[in-house]
Amino acid sequence: MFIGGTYTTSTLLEWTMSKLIKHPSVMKKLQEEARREAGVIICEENLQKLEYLKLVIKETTRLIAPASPVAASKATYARRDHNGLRCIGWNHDPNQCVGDRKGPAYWGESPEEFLPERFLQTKVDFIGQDFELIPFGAGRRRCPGISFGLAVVEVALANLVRDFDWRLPGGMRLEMTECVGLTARRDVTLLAIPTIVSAGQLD
Ligand code: HEM
Repeated sequence: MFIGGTYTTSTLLEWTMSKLIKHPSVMKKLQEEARREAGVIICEENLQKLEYLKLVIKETTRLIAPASPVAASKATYARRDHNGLRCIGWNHDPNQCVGDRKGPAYWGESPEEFLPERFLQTKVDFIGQDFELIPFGAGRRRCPGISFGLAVVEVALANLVRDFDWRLPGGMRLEMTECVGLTARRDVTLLAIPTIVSAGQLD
């Protein structure tokens, strides 16, 4: 459970930061929201106001699915144990067992694009009801740590984007290759330079 809870959350956070650095306009929009709404201490009440932050995290899980290897290994197990009940439609390919995350039938003409706003136009959620997006699995073996994991990522991300601007070290190109181990981690660890934002820039 400790491995399942720490590797998954850190993988999701690292990928979310990578996506944001790769997409400066999304980063800017998120920073504006965090600097306007997050307050001095990012508590539960202020987190509720960070709507764009939640869209950004959801969109990252659509494109990356940090725990797909976990789900894939369990899919095999569940298929054997429960006669395939939990895995209807999926197999234990890490790319498929967490939903049809890039299928144009669900995600329109630009399924590969990092576009958090797409979730403003759909009711699809990622908690296990909509099978096109199940980064936490689905059914009786679904991740029991969803709320905790998301809260950790939301608080950490809100702090990182509210208090710092981010850039890559001079001349570095941001690699976005996945490497499958316990989780779908980045092949190359994210290296980014923070510049602290002065108090005057925060609302
Ligand atoms: C954002 C981070 C997380 C993601 C993306 C994630 C994803 C997943 C996935 C895909 C599964 C397999 C579900 C299935 O086969 O249907 C799983 C299982 C599990 N997760 Fe998470 N998880 C996260 C955070 C956590 C945290 C924080 C904890 C605990 C504090 C946790 C505890 C577990 C446990 C115990 C299982 C096994 C459940 C079972 O076999 O019945 N996870 N997780």
